[in-house]
Amino acid sequence: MNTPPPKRLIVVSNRVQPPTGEGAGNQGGLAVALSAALRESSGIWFGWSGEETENFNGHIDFQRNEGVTTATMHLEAQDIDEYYNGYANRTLWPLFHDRIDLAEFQREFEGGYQRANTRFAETLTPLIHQDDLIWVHDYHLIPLGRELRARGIRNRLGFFLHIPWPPTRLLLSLPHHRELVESLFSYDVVGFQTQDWLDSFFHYAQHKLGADVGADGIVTHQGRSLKAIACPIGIDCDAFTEMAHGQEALDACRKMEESAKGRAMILGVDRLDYSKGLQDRFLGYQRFLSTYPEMQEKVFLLQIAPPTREDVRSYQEIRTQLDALSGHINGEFATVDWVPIRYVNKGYPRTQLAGIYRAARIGLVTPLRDGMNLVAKEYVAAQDPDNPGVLILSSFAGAARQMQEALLVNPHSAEDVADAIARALVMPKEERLERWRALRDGVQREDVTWWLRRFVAELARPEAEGEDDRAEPEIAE
Ligand SMILES: O=P(O)(O)OC[C@H]1O[C@H](O[C@H]2O[C@H](CO)[C@@H](O)[C@H](O)[C@H]2O)[C@H](O)[C@@H](O)[C@@H]1O
Ligand SMILES: O=c1ccn([C@@H]2O[C@H](COP(=O)(O)OP(=O)(O)O)[C@@H](O)[C@H]2O)c(=O)[nH]1
Repeated sequence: MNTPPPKRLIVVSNRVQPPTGEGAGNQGGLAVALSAALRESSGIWFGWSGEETENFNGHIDFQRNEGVTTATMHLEAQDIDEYYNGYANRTLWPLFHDRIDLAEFQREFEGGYQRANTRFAETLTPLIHQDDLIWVHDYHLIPLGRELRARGIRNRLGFFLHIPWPPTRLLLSLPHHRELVESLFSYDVVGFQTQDWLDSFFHYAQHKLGADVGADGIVTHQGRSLKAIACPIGIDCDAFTEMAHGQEALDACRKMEESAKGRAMILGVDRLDYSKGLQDRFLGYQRFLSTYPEMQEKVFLLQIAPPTREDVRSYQEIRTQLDALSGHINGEFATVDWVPIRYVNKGYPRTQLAGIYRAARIGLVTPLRDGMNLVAKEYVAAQDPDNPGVLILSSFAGAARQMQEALLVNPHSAEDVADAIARALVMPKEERLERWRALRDGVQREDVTWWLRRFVAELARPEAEGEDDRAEPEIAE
């Protein structure tokens, strides 16, 4: 019997990261995995170009790179301001990351969010073929499914949320929260990073919408059903480990080791985002230096923190605060030949990051709230199997559920972070090896392809008995 060809996959996200032609190191693991799936199914990756246009006219720029077709459109300055900087990053992002103090509720943001989602739908609709599977990503595009349905799209629609889903009591502070959540019912499959966030969604659905929540994750509301799943994203572990052995990584590792001059490196790698807990991390490190004075001059913290979302005030403020705090700690503890914190506001290609991870004795990953945190997984994948470092991980990162063998900490507690650093520095090799092997096995097993296949298999499942007997799509190895 002939196997039917895989269904075409259309991936939709705010940002589109096509293959660059400069090697996988310059692409995230998500982009690599999605590119493979898109190549296999002759699919399309659709989204915003990141560019501004004076008048939105629905023009699509098609590009084909390394077998992957991307379709992007420009947005108007007002859309970027109200949709991306506004509703996405000044309303939903802080609220979903437990920072209601930073969340701004403005009508123009809601309007811009709706307008941009309508523009996504209008532009995408003509590209959709009858049998395509459509997979929408992240909080920027929650209403897109409803907009597509309103334009007659009957295809299977999936949605994956990369960030946490908030507890019901927090979500209630969002104006029109009910409308936003109800719009999820236009999708057939809705994925969350962890069981906790899936449970929070069930709680809202049951208690605020009066929806029926089945044991199988099928949630039914006003005659529409969706399947909700927990499906944690992974990294391309094998490729990342291989990259850590590449020339660029080895050079970066050697350079770091030389500059460390025998001191143990503690490493943080995060976008300069308040959700990443950098202030508390610096305070935890300061506490470590004062509680364990014998460790001063034997360690240093390298914090790589590329700026992000710079048009948003809270991001400008966190930058100013961190400049001051790192300066203060360095002023307090530095000696003529030792700087306790090396704080770097620029990004590095992953080809080099892999080597920097490998040179670090401790991976310090302490977000206050994080959808997953791929850095934690990359740190593990990059370690020297004969002499691995120790991962210190916030219990509030999505990754913590799968990475129980890390030293789990409460990132709000300076004592907890300080003690974990001290413990990691003296951890016997046997214990380091045991923890690392367990972590590496998990990161390798539940990798990005595992995540992608699980979600797409769910999406491709025939809707109801008696409906067409669609085969599950084949996703590239
Ligand atoms: O596109 P930006 O505004 O520059 O932000 C970058 C991405 O940040 C967020 O990442 C999330 O997804 C990761 C992968 O699932 C996850 O590990 C992390 O915890 C999340 O914060 C955002 O959700 C993405 O849409 C952005 O592209
Ligand atoms: O200088 C940098 C800092 C980070 N990253 C990458 O950015 C991603 C960050 O993902 P994560 O899930 O940790 O956090 P997010 O930024 O998506 O919230 C990881 O793949 C990092 O390797 C990078 O390429 N260069």
